[in-house]
Amino acid sequence: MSNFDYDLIVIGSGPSGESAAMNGAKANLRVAVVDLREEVGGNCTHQGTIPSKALRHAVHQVMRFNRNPMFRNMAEPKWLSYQDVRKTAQKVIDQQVAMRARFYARNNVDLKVGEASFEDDNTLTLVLPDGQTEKFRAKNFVIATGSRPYRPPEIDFNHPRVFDSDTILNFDGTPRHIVIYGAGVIGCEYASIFNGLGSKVDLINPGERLLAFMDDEISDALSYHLRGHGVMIRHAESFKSVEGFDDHIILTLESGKKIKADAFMWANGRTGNTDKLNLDAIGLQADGRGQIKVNDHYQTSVEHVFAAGDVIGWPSLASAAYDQGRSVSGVITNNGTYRKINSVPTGIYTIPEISSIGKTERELTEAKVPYEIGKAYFKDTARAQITGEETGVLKLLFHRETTELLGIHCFGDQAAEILHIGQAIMAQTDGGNTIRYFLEHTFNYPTMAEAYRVAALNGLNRIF
Ligand SMILES: Cc1cc2nc3c(=O)[nH]c(=O)nc-3n(C[C@H](O)[C@H](O)[C@H](O)COP(=O)(O)OP(=O)(O)OC[C@H]3O[C@@H](n4cnc5c(N)ncnc54)[C@H](O)[C@@H]3O)c2cc1C
Ligand SMILES: NC(=O)c1ccc[n+]([C@@H]2O[C@H](COP(=O)([O-])OP(=O)(O)OC[C@H]3O[C@@H](n4cnc5c(N)ncnc54)[C@H](O)[C@@H]3O)[C@@H](O)[C@H]2O)c1
Repeated sequence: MSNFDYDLIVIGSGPSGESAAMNGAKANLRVAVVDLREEVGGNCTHQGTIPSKALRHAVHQVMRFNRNPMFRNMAEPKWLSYQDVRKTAQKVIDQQVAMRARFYARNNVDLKVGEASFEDDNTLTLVLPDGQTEKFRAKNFVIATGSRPYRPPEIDFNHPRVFDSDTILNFDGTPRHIVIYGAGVIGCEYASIFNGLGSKVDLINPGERLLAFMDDEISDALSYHLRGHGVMIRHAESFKSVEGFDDHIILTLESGKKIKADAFMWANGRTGNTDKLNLDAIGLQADGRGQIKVNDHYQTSVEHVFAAGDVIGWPSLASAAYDQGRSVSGVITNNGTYRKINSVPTGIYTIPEISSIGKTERELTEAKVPYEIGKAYFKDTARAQITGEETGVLKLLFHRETTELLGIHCFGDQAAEILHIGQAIMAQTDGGNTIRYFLEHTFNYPTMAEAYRVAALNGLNRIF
């Protein structure tokens, strides 16, 4: 050991890096985490999950206030500027950074700031903020460098009205009209945020439907509600060019359409952060999207170099990154904490929210699985009537012979939380995973969990 400074160096302090480091430290490894940023938390905390969810929450609160008849009788509608909501996001970021920095200190994990690259199999060079370099030797490495927005070379991202999901956080006005190209998760979430702020939003989708990986009915519901709130969605359109002017931008689509707006946001794809790592020095190569291939144990083709999080591709979620990071050091320390991650829920924070796990109707039909559907509309539950959050549906897909739960799809307020009740049942073995659970156990009332009982009854009534 003596010729190594550390047992483990983790490159990147996002969710996967943090949990790899913590789990390693708990197993008594000497661990260091390096990051380009002076503050820990990764892109997740500074540019991705946390700021977008905090923005979305602030906007959602204003929307609720403005449509609540009780407040409407007392006060004028209120509007927040984008700067106001950004301030609330910054507060959450600061809290997260402080909390995460304490974790590292308490667990004796060394934090180093600088850009990391490999010099040889066991040596990492750090270029420090002042330009000096330092070298550290370690027995094992975890590449947890995450991802960044993919930037097509033909778009001038230096133009002050042209943004991606990182730079949109620096926007210092509230756009009257924004056009978002890319209707994946990021595009749809930011369409909801700007729509909620009162901006006119054009959402340009290169695909045929929004979030095509979701259950069709849920994707349709999202389109319907975004349109209902005034978002202009255009499907099956391809980007041709965007021109930036002093006071507007013009987006031209391959179909010949032109859209003039105050701002343009590119939200189409991400690239793994591998280009600065000098992977050649250790005989590793990233693919065309900057991603690194790993085996089931998060091991690259170099035995002592592991990778986790966005840099390995699917599912590219903070939720999974935490589990992947813990699993990586579970492999390194062999301390029983390795887990193969194969089922991940989707939580999409549009307004309204979407969440799902398991199979979609289309997948079950293609696989010729005899399934049935049980549904509960939020408007029919007492809790939703009380809260006023009546838009939404919980949809259970289950095997019509065994009543085994095969898929859960939820659209509406708190969908990402509601889903976890069904997820827990779905994970049961030895016959425990059936929708009968929802009829054989009493749930608090009134709660949104009641929707499971209503949906189970609705589904079982279809079976003859
Ligand atoms: C707008 C947006 C919203 C999102 N919302 C959600 C959500 O609601 N739920 C969810 O689960 N996921 C969400 N995600 C995805 C989530 O943020 C990512 O999956 C997660 O951040 C990946 O974590 P990671 O550990 O791979 O590293 P990251 O969080 O990407 O962090 C990597 C770190 O590595 C550092 N680094 C990179 N290269 C080097 C180098 N050479 N040397 C030193 N340091 C380096 C970077 O500075 C960075 O701090 C969202 C993403 C975006 C962009
Ligand atoms: N609530 C959430 O869970 C949440 C929210 C926002 C983002 N995210 C994560 O961020 C990821 C990115 O979202 P998105 O909406 O930007 O895009 P996306 O992953 O939905 O992809 C959009 C399109 O870009 C293409 N693409 C992806 N990477 C590319 C690259 N490097 N070069 C060229 N084309 C590329 C894809 O094939 C796809 O057609 C999501 O996959 C998701 O994992 C999650």
